[in-house]
Amino acid sequence: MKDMGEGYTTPDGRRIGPVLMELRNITLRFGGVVAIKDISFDIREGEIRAIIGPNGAGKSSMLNVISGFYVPTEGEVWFRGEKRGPMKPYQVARLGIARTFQNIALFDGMSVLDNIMTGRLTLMHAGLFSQALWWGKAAAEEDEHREKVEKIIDFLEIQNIRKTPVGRLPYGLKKRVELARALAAEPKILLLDEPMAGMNVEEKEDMCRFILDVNDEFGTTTVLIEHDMGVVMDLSDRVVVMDYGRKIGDGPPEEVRNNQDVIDAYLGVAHA
Ligand SMILES: Nc1ncnc2c1ncn2[C@@H]1O[C@H](COP(=O)(O)OP(=O)(O)OP(=O)(O)O)[C@@H](O)[C@H]1O
Repeated sequence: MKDMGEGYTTPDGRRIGPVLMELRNITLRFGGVVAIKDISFDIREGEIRAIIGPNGAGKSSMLNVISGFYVPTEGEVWFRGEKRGPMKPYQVARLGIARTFQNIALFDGMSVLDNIMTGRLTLMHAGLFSQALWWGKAAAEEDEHREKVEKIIDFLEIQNIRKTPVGRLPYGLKKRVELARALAAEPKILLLDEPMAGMNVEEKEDMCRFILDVNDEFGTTTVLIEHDMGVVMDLSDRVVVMDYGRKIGDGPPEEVRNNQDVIDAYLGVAHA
């Protein structure tokens, strides 16, 4: 693929910037299982990057490497021009990488608003002790957090359910609340693990629109795993295709769609 240097403008007028994260020769082993085998690719600022592949291909493992949750067995991760070393959980949390999960991970008994507020925890400066001493300052900070959260609530059109306990919501709305919580962290990279899984057609269309709108409005760099090929083709700027832990394709959707290795992997053709 041709070098895109400092970035480029997409046919629909969105600006894609320089490389934000680079994964170099990543291998990840779990005992004898090789989940990722010598994979390299990059993620550019502002782009929607999909990772696709059959079951067990290593997609979730790759998402966990990107988030910093897994340290690769071999290879290097470069983020914003710096090589990333092993990190403590709090350092991972402060990297500016937020995610949603394959199985929704929200607090069912808490309201939509409070769930979304938890997304800002790593951005909150006033701890309990300082709150006791500087309650005025802490209150001002809380107002600021609420304002940001309210903006996201408006943007994702969930004003009417902001006080509702999450446990009472239908599936599609829960997924939208999960997206809202991830956005509340103002992430540098947003990771979405199968954001449309289990949704009906209408819910999928809504989610697609929100992911695109979020990217447009906030310029959020987004990496997503998705099984629905139609969704991937509609949403992504570039696609990495994995199979048996290897990378078998990487490029714009129309390019990978015509890649014979990718077609074979999806049709289940045996490997030599
Ligand atoms: N924590 C783990 N311990 C041991 N093996 C693991 C672990 N996580 C993943 N694996 C193995 O690594 C391989 C890749 O799994 P991974 O979940 O990353 O694939 P995937 O493409 O996300 O699959 P799916 O589409 O089914 O979610 C599989 O063989 C899996 O069994």
